[in-house]
Amino acid sequence: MKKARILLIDDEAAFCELCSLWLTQAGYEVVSCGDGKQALTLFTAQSFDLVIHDLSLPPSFLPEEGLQLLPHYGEVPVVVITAHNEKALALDAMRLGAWDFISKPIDPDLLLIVVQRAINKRQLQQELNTLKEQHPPTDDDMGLLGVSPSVINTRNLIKRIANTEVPVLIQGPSGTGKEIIAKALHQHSQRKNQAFISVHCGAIPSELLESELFGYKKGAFTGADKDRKGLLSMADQGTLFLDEIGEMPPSMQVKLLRVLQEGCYFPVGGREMEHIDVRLVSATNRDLPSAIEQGHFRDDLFYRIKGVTIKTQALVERPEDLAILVHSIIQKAQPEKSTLHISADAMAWINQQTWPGNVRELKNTLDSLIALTTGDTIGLQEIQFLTGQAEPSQPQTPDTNHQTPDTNHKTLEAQVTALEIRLISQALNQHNQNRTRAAAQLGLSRQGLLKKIARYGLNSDV
Ligand SMILES: Nc1ncnc2c1ncn2[C@@H]1O[C@H](COP(=O)(O)OP(=O)(O)OP(=O)(O)O)[C@@H](O)[C@H]1O
Repeated sequence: MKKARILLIDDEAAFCELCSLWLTQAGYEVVSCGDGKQALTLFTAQSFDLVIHDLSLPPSFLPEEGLQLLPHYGEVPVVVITAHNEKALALDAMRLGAWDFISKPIDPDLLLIVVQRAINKRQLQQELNTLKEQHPPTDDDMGLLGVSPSVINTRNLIKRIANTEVPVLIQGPSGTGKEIIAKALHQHSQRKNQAFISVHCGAIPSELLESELFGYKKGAFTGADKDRKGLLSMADQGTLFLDEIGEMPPSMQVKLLRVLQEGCYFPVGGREMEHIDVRLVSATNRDLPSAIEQGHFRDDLFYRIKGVTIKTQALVERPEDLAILVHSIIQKAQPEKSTLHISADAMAWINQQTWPGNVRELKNTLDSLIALTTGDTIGLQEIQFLTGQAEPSQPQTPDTNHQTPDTNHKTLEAQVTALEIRLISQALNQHNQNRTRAAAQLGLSRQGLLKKIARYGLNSDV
């Protein structure tokens, strides 16, 4: 692997020599110089991964002049060297974009930790820039982010079939973007200016599903005091998205099949047939052929809805998508705080998880971490708060952030809040985001849990 290159700027030749020796022994390539002008010439002519900068440089030796050099280093992280009592100067440097500071006399072990963290940050930034160059955020992403072959193929397939009338069945684990795919199919079709109606077949009680879908006429049943349009009628000319179709009760499956075959239906209690023209997109996380074998799903309905099948993959099978998803989720959560970022060791922790709840779980976890982050960096400390683990199973590199949470300086209320967020997130993750089961585990009513989720911003949609 290419050695990381460091530009070391300090007017004390003996210090430069010693520091260069420590860094070279640790495997870095070091170029040193003694004044700001020469530093900028070297920086422009060569490429560096890190700048270590003394701010009191000849000819003026005024640190204020050294500060003015900082913006010239662009995205390359700068570690500022300060004297023992120059706290204000260090803070000014950080405000101007310096990544970190270290005070003289310098402890070589601390120096190596600070340097390693800065280089990690640089490498992450470079990886992200490459990803952005290879996959610039365009409409082509369709909101379905990712660089894995599975996501790229899905985007290509959407483009090919969106403008046809072929039914689409999206099959894959929960939280892998099935609804995004359905919306993208609609958005890229000629029906895009008409309605996109989403029906969550598992969430509507079976006795209500028929009237919800077909609508009803006044007097059809007790409480039907006026005509009401159904979801099918609302979807006319547009796209009908039947989410969790595997959960549709068998009696309803027969009725739906008839509508799909004949293109018409009777509203509940109605005598006049209504015609519809919809593009059908269905989704399920069940294996429908097995459900057919077990007698839970009709094979004739399956053949009618399956058309083209799009399969989504669990996040654990496409770890190359994590970086871009994490970046996008952080950006969307804090658009006004563009400096918020994730530390290299926190990213390494994210890479180590299996994410059974897929992108939804990743998003919920990041939202909680963002809520717990007080500075600009989501780090191991926030993860420790969230997971309750004394030491998240990282880092491979030393990290100065990796400390026990400073509970002594937090109010009791803040600590209780952090604990609640952690326990709720754990329960939701454990139950695949099923709130009823998570509430039962926590000894809360579902309503009580929903209130807490809303209060702490632990919502499940990106
Ligand atoms: N590839 C992706 N790019 C960006 N966001 C994604 C991606 N995949 C999923 N998400 C986000 O994850 C969350 C869950 O996605 P979605 O609801 O589409 O999943 P699903 O597969 O339909 O889940 P379920 O089966 O539980 O309904 C949403 O907030 C969505 O925006």
